[in-house]
Amino acid sequence: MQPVHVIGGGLAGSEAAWQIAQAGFGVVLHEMRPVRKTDAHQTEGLAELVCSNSFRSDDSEQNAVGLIHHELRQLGSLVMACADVNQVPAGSALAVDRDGFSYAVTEALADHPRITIEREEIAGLPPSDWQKVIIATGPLTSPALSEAVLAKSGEDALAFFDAIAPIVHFDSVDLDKAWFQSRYDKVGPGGTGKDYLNCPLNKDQYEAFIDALLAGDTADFKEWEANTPYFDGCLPIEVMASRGRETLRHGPMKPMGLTNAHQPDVKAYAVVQLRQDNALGTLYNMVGFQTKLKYGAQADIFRMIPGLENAQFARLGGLHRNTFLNSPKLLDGSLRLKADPRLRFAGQITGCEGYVESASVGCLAGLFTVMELQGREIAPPPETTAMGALLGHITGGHISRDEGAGKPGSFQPMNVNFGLFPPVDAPTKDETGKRIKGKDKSRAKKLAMTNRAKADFIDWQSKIGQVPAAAE
Ligand SMILES: Cc1cc2nc3c(=O)[nH]c(=O)nc-3n(C[C@H](O)[C@H](O)[C@H](O)COP(=O)(O)OP(=O)(O)OC[C@H]3O[C@@H](n4cnc5c(N)ncnc54)[C@H](O)[C@@H]3O)c2cc1C
Repeated sequence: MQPVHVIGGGLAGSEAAWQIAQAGFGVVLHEMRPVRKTDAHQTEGLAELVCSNSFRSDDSEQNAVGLIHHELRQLGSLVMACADVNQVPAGSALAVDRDGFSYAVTEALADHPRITIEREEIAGLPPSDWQKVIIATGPLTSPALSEAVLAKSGEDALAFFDAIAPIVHFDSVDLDKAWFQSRYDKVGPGGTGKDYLNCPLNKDQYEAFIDALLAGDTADFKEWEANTPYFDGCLPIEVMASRGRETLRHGPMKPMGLTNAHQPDVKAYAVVQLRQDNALGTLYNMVGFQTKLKYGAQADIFRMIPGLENAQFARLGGLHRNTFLNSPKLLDGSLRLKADPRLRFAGQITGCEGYVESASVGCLAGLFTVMELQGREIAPPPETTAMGALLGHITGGHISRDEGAGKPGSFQPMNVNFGLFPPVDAPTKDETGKRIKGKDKSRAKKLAMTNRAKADFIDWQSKIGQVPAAAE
């Protein structure tokens, strides 16, 4: 039997190769470093962490990232096994010694009897006689490959200077202040006339907001990022504000065509609009609010906006170069390119974001390939699990770039978060019959979600006959 070709030995490619080899199939892993570098990687190690050394929260009861750690461990993940043995103290987070981690992954793959590692760039579409291919080349995919994939997919663009606007959990928006309305009540194609959430600011609030934006700390750009021009229409809001105090009021914060449903007689001086970001309607993005403010500054400044005082952010804004597919449109439910199903994609190039999310999508791509090789039906994990919710977001749950008020670029890489999960019935009273309120209510809801996820994950594992394999 032909080996599976995995292109890219990062977080996703390493995990995919491991899962396939552990299931008894041969793999050739093609990694271009050190022959060719990316703008961010520093070493030739596999699964190199390009920035922080944190895998974020390891709490599988109250945190969606912790839950995905748990699910990966259940599947015998190499990435998690190497993270666990290279852990460094970081409170409730799982942080690792980055060199030790990368060395452990590299060694495990290099020593595996069914894995061959080729150090070479795949500088175009994989040869046509490679029957099973996983492309896991990440946000910094080499231009020759991304251009070939672009041509095959029929899209206009694949590499973006990623302008990410913050995304807010819908249930943290104060609907006594915000209201639903599309500008000029336009129904538009596929709309209702009430498609946006609107947050009003009076003159004093607007002036205070601009002062805070101008004083806010911005993230340091890497040299290679500083030389990359912004896309048209993707200027960070603090850059717009620095061009004139009124610029935002005539741009993303313009109040025209909107009437405050709570105070119809009071005309807002400026309005922040939020647009639905996922099919479930649990997440909303702040329209036109791409920013390079530091994360702490963003949360403080955006909570000055009436209606967002208690906003919980599913992700904060940011800007960096990024290569990713318009996956909801281009990929099928098992991550295959519809235009060429022998190509499966994994990792951040599919539109997930983060080390563990990339490893998870790599793990799924590996397992789906194994199911295919075994001649079995492909069974994705249920959407109530962290991996299933993330997969659902990438392959269909998210509004694709071509939908959503016709705004290109609406599909953006996303960390796993509870907003991607279907709602759950959480207990409303404690054991004594007392009503659960405030933080306890939120904790009860998260616990109900993670308990449901864990039970459904076990069912899925037994359905696919997957016995957790120990990663040495
Ligand atoms: C600058 C930057 C900082 C980031 N910081 C963080 C962070 O702090 N925390 C976090 O959780 N996430 C971070 N991310 C996001 C993301 O989770 C990581 O980039 C993650 O490593 C993605 O995993 P991946 O496997 O998809 O890609 P990668 O880990 O980047 O792996 C892709 C691999 O493919 C190789 N490759 C590329 N093109 C080819 C080719 N044509 N042929 C052969 N090999 C090729 C590359 O050399 C690389 O080894 C960051 C991303 C960037 C760009």
